[in-house]
Amino acid sequence: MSTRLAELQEIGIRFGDRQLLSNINITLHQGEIVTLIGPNGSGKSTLIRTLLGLQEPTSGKVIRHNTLRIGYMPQKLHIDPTLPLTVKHFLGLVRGVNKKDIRPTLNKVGIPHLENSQVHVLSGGETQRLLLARALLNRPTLLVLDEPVQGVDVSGQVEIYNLINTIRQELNCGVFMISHDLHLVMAQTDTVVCINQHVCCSGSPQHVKGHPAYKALFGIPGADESLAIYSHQHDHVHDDSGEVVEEGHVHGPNCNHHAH
Ligand SMILES: Nc1ncnc2c1ncn2[C@@H]1O[C@H](COP(=O)(O)OP(=O)(O)OP(=O)(O)O)[C@@H](O)[C@H]1O
Repeated sequence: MSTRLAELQEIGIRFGDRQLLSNINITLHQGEIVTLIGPNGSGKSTLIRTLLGLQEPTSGKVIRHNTLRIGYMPQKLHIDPTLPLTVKHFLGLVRGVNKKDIRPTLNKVGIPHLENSQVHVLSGGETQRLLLARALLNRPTLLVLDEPVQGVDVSGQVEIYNLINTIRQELNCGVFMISHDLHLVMAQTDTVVCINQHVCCSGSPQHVKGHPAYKALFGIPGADESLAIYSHQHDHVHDDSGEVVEEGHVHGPNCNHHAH
């Protein structure tokens, strides 16, 4: 078994009266890609914020092993578009960065030619690569990626997932990422964790693909796999705010609350 980097143990998150997450158990290992999927508002970003130490869990704990060094890629680049800032200078702002690492890192993510470009003129795919480069400059043992292909067209998404996989192999780092596209992600992940308040199912893509909970959540009867799109047909009951109503959820063989 490879080195453990971090563990989310029985994490519960409550905001006011709303129980957003319950009993989430996920272990992140060196060299392993774990992909978090779930409907909008199910708490994926909140769970990542909890791992990063930005959100205090209401219950449970986060164990960060001393091997853990996180490189975090946020959903979006938050920079004033009127601010003149080149790619090189943007990456030079990373705390503790060795400036000599900037060019090889841009090479690694496939945008060495953009070193002197202004960050706000980059395309969606180029911006995601820049954010990935920034995360890599921390020399992470764990890359944490919040929707790494946002704003990227489908062929660009495949390229970025391939790139993440290549980086994982080169650095032997762990990867923990959120994705909305099950089909694209499944080819480039070791473990899928599907959450909707709790862990609905988790395991290898092959295991999850055949899991009744996965099929109930995302399966389209009769659809060819290549046409699989994000579809959420689940067995929970939600109130108007989208929150899972406990009484409406019948625990059954599809549940895997303690998985992974
Ligand atoms: N600090 C907070 N206080 C109250 N509610 C919050 C707080 N942070 C997040 N929420 C709520 O928790 C819910 C989950 O948000 P989160 O961003 O984690 O979901 P998500 O699964 O990442 O969604 P998406 O797929 O749309 O990005 C949202 O309804 C959000 O408004």
